[in-house]
Amino acid sequence: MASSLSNRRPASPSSSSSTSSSHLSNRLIPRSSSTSDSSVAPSMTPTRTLSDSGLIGYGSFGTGSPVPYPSEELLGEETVRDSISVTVRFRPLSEREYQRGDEVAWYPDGDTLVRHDYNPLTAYAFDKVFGPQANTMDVYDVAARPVVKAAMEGVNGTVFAYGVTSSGKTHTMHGDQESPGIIPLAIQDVFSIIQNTPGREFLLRVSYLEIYNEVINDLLDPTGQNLRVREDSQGTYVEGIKEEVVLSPGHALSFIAAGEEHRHVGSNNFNLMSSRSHTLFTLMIESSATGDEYDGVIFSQLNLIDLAGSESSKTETTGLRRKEGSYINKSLLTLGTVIGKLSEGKATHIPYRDSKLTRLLQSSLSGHGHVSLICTITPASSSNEETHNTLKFASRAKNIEIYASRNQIIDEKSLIKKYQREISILKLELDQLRSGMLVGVSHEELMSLKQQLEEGQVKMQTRLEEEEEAKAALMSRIQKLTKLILVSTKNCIPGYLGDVPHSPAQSLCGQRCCVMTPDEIDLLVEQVKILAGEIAFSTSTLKRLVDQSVNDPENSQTQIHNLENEIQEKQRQMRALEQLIIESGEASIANASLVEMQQKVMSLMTQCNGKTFELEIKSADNCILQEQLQKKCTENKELHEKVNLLERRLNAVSSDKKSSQTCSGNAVSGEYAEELKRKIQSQEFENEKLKLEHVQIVEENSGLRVQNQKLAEEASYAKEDLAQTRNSMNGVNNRKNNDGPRSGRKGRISSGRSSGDEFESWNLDPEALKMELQARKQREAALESALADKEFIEGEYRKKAEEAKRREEALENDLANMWVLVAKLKKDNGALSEVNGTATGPAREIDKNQASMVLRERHAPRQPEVAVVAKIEETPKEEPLVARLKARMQEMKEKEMKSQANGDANSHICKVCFESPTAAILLPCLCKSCSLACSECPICRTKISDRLFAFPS
Ligand SMILES: Nc1ncnc2c1ncn2[C@@H]1O[C@H](COP(=O)(O)OP(=O)(O)OP(=O)(O)O)[C@@H](O)[C@H]1O
Repeated sequence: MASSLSNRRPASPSSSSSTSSSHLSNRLIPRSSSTSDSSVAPSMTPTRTLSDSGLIGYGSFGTGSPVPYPSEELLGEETVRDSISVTVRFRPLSEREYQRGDEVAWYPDGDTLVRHDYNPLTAYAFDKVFGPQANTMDVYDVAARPVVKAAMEGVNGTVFAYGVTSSGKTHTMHGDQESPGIIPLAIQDVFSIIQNTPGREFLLRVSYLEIYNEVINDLLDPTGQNLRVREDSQGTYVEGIKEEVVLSPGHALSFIAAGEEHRHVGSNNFNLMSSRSHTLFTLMIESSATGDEYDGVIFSQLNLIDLAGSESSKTETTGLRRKEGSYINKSLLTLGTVIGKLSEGKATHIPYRDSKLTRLLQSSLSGHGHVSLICTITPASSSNEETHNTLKFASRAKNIEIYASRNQIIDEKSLIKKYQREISILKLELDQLRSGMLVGVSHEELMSLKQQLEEGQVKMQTRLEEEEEAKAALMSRIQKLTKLILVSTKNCIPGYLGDVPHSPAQSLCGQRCCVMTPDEIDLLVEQVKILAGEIAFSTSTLKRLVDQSVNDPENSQTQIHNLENEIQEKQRQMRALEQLIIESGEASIANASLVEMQQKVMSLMTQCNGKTFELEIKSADNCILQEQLQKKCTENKELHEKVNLLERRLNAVSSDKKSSQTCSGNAVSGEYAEELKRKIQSQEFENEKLKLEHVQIVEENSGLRVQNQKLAEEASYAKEDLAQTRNSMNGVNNRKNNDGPRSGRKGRISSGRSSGDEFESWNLDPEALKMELQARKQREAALESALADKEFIEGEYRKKAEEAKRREEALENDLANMWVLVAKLKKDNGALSEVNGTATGPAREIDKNQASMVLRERHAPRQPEVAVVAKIEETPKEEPLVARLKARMQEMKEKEMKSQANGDANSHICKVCFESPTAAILLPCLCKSCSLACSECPICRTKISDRLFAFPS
């Protein structure tokens, strides 16, 4: 199955220079051996070896040599079996990381190893590791050039940069004016390969898209939003994506520049210009041998991908940025899972459909073309963990095998073929038209026609014009189509911009200007257009540099200067070419026949229309610029007014000062003025400082607020975790308790099994297991400390409960004593009644008092009892207690009466538990023969001694 990203198939015959993909029939003959189910990984044999030191090693660079062209081996059934090429690129520590006190945590150890600085046993081996000093050209030579070369020979290729945010992906893929990235270098390379491949024709198309928040947007066509991924027998493709035919490196770069304008970027605390979307730049290459060598058309795709960076919890984001970050992380996680599954080499289900990114990369990742992964990393210790994860991802990717093979179109319906056919038909028509004109019209007739024309016979004039128009239209169509097909211009006419003459007087062929053919002139016009595109691209870069120059004025100044020079040079070349065109036009006019002149006029008219259009656009731009200028002027004026006002104030202050100094003399006045000036300046300085401080405080404040919010969130997560773990622990404990001594073992076994399941779900990656184990240990420690806290609190509560129990006991004791007293009182009262008959009113009162007195005397040493009695007498608070006692007494009395009725004499009750309903049992006796009743209370097992009291019978 052939690989594809956007529209992986050759363009439709109906496509023009700017095309949109549609659902096409299968025109590719895939040479690769592929699985029928695209979501099933091909069986592979991982080549990874793990040494004792934990070093993961691989064989030599696995991209393999580029497929030779023409290669019998490839055009046959054979495919090249290889693995993904993995390159690591370190970036230097950034200024920010230095200031934060970051240290180097990972470093390149030689050409192929990345080693951990804190734990030197941890190291990873890759095809190639580039240190911070390496430039992008070095990276290109190793990681991309072979893929580009193979793509030009018909083998699909994908190069992508992966890494955490701010690790240098965009720097590597796009680069800047000083150091162009992989994409511009690949484009240059593609055109130089075309130059160096005589005998082949190429047709190049580009598309550029982004995946933003899981939505595919066309960066070349702002109206192409939320495009859909489709699948057909050839794989996945993006429906309706715009494709542009490109004619030169500048032309292609101008599309990228235009696309970049629409790409989503934003700032986070790691990167001011962080990519918020994944971008896929695709170059579709069609080529065929010319003339008799024709052997069919080969089609291939080159995908150059700049992924958005994964964001850790350290990336401070809010609102939209957080949402973007979670989409980015999710898709990268899916990419990691897909890579992980593919690297296992088992024929399992691969979740390509879980994200748009993996869906689009499906064909590439499933091994039908060269894949080169460039992992960008920062050595900083603060990104230690993230870097480690990137390295693990890269290691896994290294295990994926690929089966690169050349695609070939045999039904000859490719766009290039279609153009070629159209050209020959049109040429034929043109010939017929020419011969018709010459054969069908005799000289006399022509003369008479001319005469008639001169006499103003409109009819003939119209016919002639129509004929000419048709011819011109055919000519221009042929030229247009010819121009779209790129051929090596070596040893032909100088077709590339490097050959542009340095003075208008110098012709393309290095001589004084001579008459050029219309094709040559058209080529020049095309070059002028390309130069215009490049100038536009450079101007937009210049604009961006000017914006950035605020942060890095020194560096930017040189870049700006270079860019300005470049733009000037290109403008000069453009003028030279225009001059050449004009001169050639003039020369040709001098030699031209009437027909040719008319042709010339027509083409000039067309050019004129084009120019008029350009002029209109430029004047519209001009209007906008003028408006902006006007606005700036107004602002400037306002600023001037402010300056004047301030100056006036300053003068006023100086004159004040002068007048006050008249007394102390002129010399002093000068000093005073200076002093005042200094004061004003220092005041202004102070003001500025304060303003800056204010801004900083506001920023810090908002930062703290964000951190606060995050901490709160983390706390809530931690609480949830703790609750879950507690629940699970409770579950385990319950099981232990329920199952008895054996259940503990069972519990452990079952928990071991469940974690084993989890291990299985991590694909038994020892590193991942170790990490997870560590995380679990940390969680356990946190839980243990939480448990200790809880135990401490429980201890406190227990103490309090014991205290309360003691107090309760004391109270009960007191209550029991009360009972004794009450019984005593009752007894005394009974005795008195016997002596005095029925005492009533005051007599009872006296009795009570006497009873109290007796009690006090009898229980003098037992202070608490006295205190309780006193309390009962004095405090109304104790009334409920008294009421309770009374009620209890009543109850006892009834029971006593009952027991007496049953013949039970000498009933007793336990003093400790007499209040409980069960304690209401009257103990049968106090005799020595009954061991139980005589020794302890059957309910609370309290010793009898003084805790039992008897009810008087
Ligand atoms: N190899 C390098 N040498 C020097 N500077 C670098 C290098 N790589 C990256 N940088 C600088 O680091 C900063 C961040 O780089 P870049 O924007 O490329 O990161 P990124 O990985 O694309 O981030 P994001 O994922 O957030 O888009 C830029 O200022 C860039 O110039």
